[in-house]
Amino acid sequence: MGDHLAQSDVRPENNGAIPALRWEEPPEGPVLVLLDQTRLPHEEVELVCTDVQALVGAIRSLAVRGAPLLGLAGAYGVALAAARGYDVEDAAELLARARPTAVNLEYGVRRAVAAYREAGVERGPAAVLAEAKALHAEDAAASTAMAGHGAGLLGELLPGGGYRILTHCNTGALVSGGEGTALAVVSGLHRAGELRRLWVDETRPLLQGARLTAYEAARAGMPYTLLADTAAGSLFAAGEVDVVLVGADRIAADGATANKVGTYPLAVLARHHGVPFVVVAPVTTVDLATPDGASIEVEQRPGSEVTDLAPSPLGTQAYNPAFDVTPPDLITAIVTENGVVSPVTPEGLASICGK
Ligand SMILES: CSC[C@H]1O[C@H](OP(=O)(O)O)[C@H](O)[C@@H]1O
Repeated sequence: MGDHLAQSDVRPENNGAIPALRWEEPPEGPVLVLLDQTRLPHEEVELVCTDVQALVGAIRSLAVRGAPLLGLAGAYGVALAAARGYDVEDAAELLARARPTAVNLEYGVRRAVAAYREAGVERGPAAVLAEAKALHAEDAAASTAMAGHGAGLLGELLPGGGYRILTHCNTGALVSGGEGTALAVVSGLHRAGELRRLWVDETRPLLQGARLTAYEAARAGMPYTLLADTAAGSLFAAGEVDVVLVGADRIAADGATANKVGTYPLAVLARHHGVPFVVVAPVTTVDLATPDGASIEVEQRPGSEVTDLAPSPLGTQAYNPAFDVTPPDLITAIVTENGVVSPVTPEGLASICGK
């Protein structure tokens, strides 16, 4: 990743709360500034992307990650290409293909390119930047709305508050223009004094839970406990989990949901133990053009992400899917900014998407 960015592009640590992504227009030309999530939680380092290749590298290395944020990165990436006079269509192609599973990435790129084409070459750069900023604002508003709908759903499912919530991967402000998706619900409940415990799956192999959710939970002062992914089963068995809240990268038309690998086993455990399993995602994550879970392309990542973590003997082969797919019958509800789908049906999903 470093070879994409000159050292001058890597800013020193910053003590303030820094957004996951922001657009800046210094005298030398517009840039996209990313909080490098591969360096968290111990280093807050910003990457300054001056071209699309650097941004694609940041997406592939997960320096910038998380479905809604990938949508913003895609849209701002097109704006960066337009502002710097690169070929916008080529840039869009590169960005949309950077990671295959999160539908938000191609959605953000497509929306930005459409704005550029409609405005024409002269007004294109300004129009595409305006569209990226509009998507940014929409995502922030979606986070707030999902937090409200999620709190309402839990109030119906589990009256009385004091929730013990298990979550997987990272779904907070680091994946969003706002407070995130599932973790936005948790943050709202915490502020309302209704969060008794947040169980945080470490989420191997890239440890988004141990590194990123723990980082966000600690900054928010939440009562959180980290656990090995394989320890979740014994928590359910001990009756320590009231509800599972997770995010999503792509929700198919039948409600099958792709999310970080390790999500599907949680859904099975939740069903076995009679615990609600809730997906929280904006409608930009729903892909009605993908009919079912079998049609979702699951990103296969380098085996080295697993073997280097171990460390395993040289030459060890590893199976490393970045996501798995949970069937709709194991999902209690899908919470979006437009409301809640429960039970999860094709009709309910189409309706919540306004189709
Ligand atoms: C709600 S977006 C967060 C979503 O994205 C994560 O994947 P990755 O860290 O590989 O970008 C994970 O699936 C989260 O649920």
